[in-house]
Parts: sequence; C-alpha cells; structure tokens
Amino acid sequence: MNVDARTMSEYYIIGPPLRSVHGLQLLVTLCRQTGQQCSMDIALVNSLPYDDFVDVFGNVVERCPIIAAAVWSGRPFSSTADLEASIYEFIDALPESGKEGILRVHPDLAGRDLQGGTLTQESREEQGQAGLDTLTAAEVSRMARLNTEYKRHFGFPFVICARMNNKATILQQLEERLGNECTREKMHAIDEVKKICRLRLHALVVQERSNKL
Ligand SMILES: NC(=O)N[C@H]1NC(=O)NC1=O
Repeated sequence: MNVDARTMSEYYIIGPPLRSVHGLQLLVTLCRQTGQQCSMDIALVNSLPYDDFVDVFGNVVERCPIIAAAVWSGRPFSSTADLEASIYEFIDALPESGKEGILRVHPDLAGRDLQGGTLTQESREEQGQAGLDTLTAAEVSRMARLNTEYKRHFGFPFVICARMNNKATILQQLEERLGNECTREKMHAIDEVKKICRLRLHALVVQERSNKL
C-alpha cells in the first residue's frame, strides 16, 4: 500500500482521524478491530490507483484479487451498487471452470484453515460470527465428514454466507444442498459468493442515501 500520510488526509474517512496509520488497508483493519466506523465514499473509491484498489477490495471475493484488478478498469463507479454490479458481471461472464475456480479457493467452513489460524481476516470474522470457532468435537467431525462428502460429489467446497447463518443452519444447508443437481448447486454456491461479497463491500464503502422517499 503506497498511500502516504499526505494523500490519506485527503481521503474521506468517517470517525476520528488516525493520522499515524499508513495505508488505507491498515486503517480499515484498525477501524474494524476497534469497532470504529471507517468507510470510504464512492468518490474516494474512484480516486484509488489500482494497487490501492486491489489492496482494499482484493478480498471482497475470497482470495480472488484478480476480480478487483479487473473491475478497476470500469471506473468511475456511479455508486456502491454500480461497483457491486461490475463484480457480479465479471463473475457471471466467467466460463464454468472460472466459477468453479472461485469456489475452490474458498476455505472449508470450520476446516483446516480455521484450526490452523490461516484464514483471511474476513473469513475468520465471518466463521466466528456464525459460531464455527466454538463447535463441539462432535460438530467439528460432522462438518468435516459432510464437507468431504460435498467436495467428492461436486468437485468444489461447500460455500455459504456464514454471516447470514449460524452453525445449525449451515449444517442443515450442507446436508440439504448435497442432494442438489450439480449445475443448480454451482449456481447456488456462486449466489452465496455474491452475498459474502456484498456484505464485505458494504463494510468498506459508505452507502449512498437513496433519493426515494
Ligand atoms: N466455505 C465458505 O463458505 N467460506 C466462507 N463463507 C463465508 O461467509 N466466508 C467464507 O470464507
């Protein structure tokens, strides 16, 4: 991240100024850790050079910075919704192998990365919020068995928006979706990627007020 203090002071940050922090991503991380609101507006988003843009938005789709790098060319975005739509358009235009690739870089829920501490920060928070970091030994082994069965069947890991679920609904969905036909299940999984992306984006960019009453 090559945003120096002078450039940063021009940025629109909500909350107390944190001048000693170098780099927007660090700032965003710190705001998250301290629970302070720290968001960018769309004008700031549009002003970011591509390396900063990729640093900030590179994980709105888990471990797929190439998506942020690609949609950067579509600036200026008229709104957060416009940025979001560009990301979805990119995903939808991918061949099936590309969509499967997006799913395959997702970590298993309550899997090796959670246990080994190697999740991305976003994923760690999401899995924690769904209660997946406090599963009983029996729940961990049930989740592992179902995850393995799902991967063997579909060829990609089970993906669900953890923030919109809890451990009970995740286990239930895992069992239910195992029965889906493959093409339908891939579409369902990509829809979940978009839900995760939407929540991650909204944590980073201020929502424009609607003009509608
Ligand atoms: N496998 C899977 O669903 N992973 C994810 N879900 C979510 O909300 N965050 C993730 O990393």
